[in-house]
Amino acid sequence: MASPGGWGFSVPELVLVFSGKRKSGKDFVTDRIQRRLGSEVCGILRLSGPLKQQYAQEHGLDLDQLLGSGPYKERYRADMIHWGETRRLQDPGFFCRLATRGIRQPVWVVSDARRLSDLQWFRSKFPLQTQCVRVQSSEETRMQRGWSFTAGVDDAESECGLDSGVQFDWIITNEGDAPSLDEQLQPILKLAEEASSSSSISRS
Ligand SMILES: Nc1ncnc2c1ncn2[C@@H]1O[C@H](COP(=O)(O)OP(=O)(O)O)[C@@H](O)[C@H]1O
Ligand SMILES: C[C@@](O)(CCOP(=O)(O)OP(=O)(O)O)CC(=O)O
Repeated sequence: MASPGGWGFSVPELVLVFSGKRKSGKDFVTDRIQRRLGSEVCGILRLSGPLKQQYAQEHGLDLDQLLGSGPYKERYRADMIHWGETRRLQDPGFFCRLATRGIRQPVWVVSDARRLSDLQWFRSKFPLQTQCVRVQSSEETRMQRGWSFTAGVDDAESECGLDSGVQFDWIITNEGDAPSLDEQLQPILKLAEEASSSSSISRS
């Protein structure tokens, strides 16, 4: 790993910034990447982590339930989006900075980018290391996973901010009839393995 970055993290060798619609499988895919690489090599960063923590604290809510995938989070989602947007307007890198604190692994996987400002923050801090990955699934598949259209959420920037204007480095199709995830993830895993081995060489 390279030398400390000065804001509580070490400089990463590779930053994979994931985005995708609700229930496209961002958590599923990023968890699989971490399992393949191991948690010593790969750290998962959730931009929504510090957002939920702060929101729960200010509103006297149950953080564990906001972090879970049940109906509690959905009850507060629209208001959390609005609350987070107010914070981002004042400081677009606010949640990115908090999410990167204390991350020590050489490969970072950001599981939930939603806005151009999220991508811009990582690209500007780590221009050589950042790669953007889109996870996509059909609406039919997302519905089978429990998604249904919610006005104020699915038509808001939180879900649509990266629908256009982004050149993704990788697109993963997370569907039953697509090539297997392992096959699609292979080049990304290879890149991550190369990055982490160069970090262990630079450490030794
Ligand atoms: N390839 C897959 N095979 C089986 N289940 C999947 C797959 N992708 C996603 N899922 C399931 O679909 C649901 C939504 O996936 P999740 O990763 O939480 O989506 P997101 O983080 O994009 O909202 C979860 O229950 C997850 O386990
Ligand atoms: C207010 C949010 O941060 C809530 C995100 O929660 P999750 O990241 O848990 O969401 P999904 O994986 O899509 O279900 C969205 C935002 O606009 O920042």
